[in-house]
Amino acid sequence: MIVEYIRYRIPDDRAAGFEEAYHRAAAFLARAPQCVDYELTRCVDEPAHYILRITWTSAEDHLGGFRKGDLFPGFLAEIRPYVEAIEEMRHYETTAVRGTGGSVPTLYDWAGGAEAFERLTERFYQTVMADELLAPLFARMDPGHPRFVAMWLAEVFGGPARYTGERGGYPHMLGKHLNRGITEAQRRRWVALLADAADDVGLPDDPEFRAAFMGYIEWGTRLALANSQPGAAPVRQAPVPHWGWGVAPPYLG
Ligand code: HEM
Repeated sequence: MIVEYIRYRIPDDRAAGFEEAYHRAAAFLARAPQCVDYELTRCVDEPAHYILRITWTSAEDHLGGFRKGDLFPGFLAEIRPYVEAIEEMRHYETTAVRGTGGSVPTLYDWAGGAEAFERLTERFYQTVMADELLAPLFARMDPGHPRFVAMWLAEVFGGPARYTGERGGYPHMLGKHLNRGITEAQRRRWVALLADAADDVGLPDDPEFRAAFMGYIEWGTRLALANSQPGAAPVRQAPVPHWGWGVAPPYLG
């Protein structure tokens, strides 16, 4: 991905027309398969300054795909009157310095921290061991397993990276699923029992939290099933995934 920044200086009497032009031009960006997202911002301190940020799938896709494609003429026609007001138009590479601030709690904090995930997995594996479909899979389960899965979940949902630091991270988790031959019926039971355990131990039941939580569980169990099949060739090295709120942010009343 590459980020294009275009800086404009637009006098006050042209500002409304400029924003309207970009409203129309944005329809072409929205349809462009090379465009990831875009945002036009206006400077508060010096309102003549605008910055348009466009994230492209790559610089080549922007210059070779979009610029030479069917959508560009329509896009350019809308913004042509403002081209001479461009002060900078460049591609920037992202760096490793990025992240989210503290304004939105992590799912880990929202759930109640490490202790909440430990309660969850302790209860969950009690019901797993009493379940005729799942118990055989876990017959030789390590006694520490509920705690290890709690560490994994905590890290996924934005808690400390303990599974990575103390337990071998993603490759270790993957190794535990390989060749287990998990069936779809077992996967569904796993999901259902985890949802029940979440109720039993009183994890937050607001729609936003549960949607994000179960979204990860659906994703993760489908991967676990696929990776557990004989002959599967999953990615061997990866970081522990991070899961956030998705499209529905925390409900704050
Ligand atoms: C989101 C979904 C899942 C997550 C996050 C998850 C997480 C984990 C983790 C972290 C481990 C390794 C624990 C350790 O460090 O020792 C593990 C092992 C294991 N998982 Fe999963 N898992 C998921 C889905 C499933 C499903 C759907 C099944 C089967 C129905 C399953 C069966 C197992 C088994 C049998 C082990 C080995 C347990 C042992 O003998 O110690 N997992 N899982």
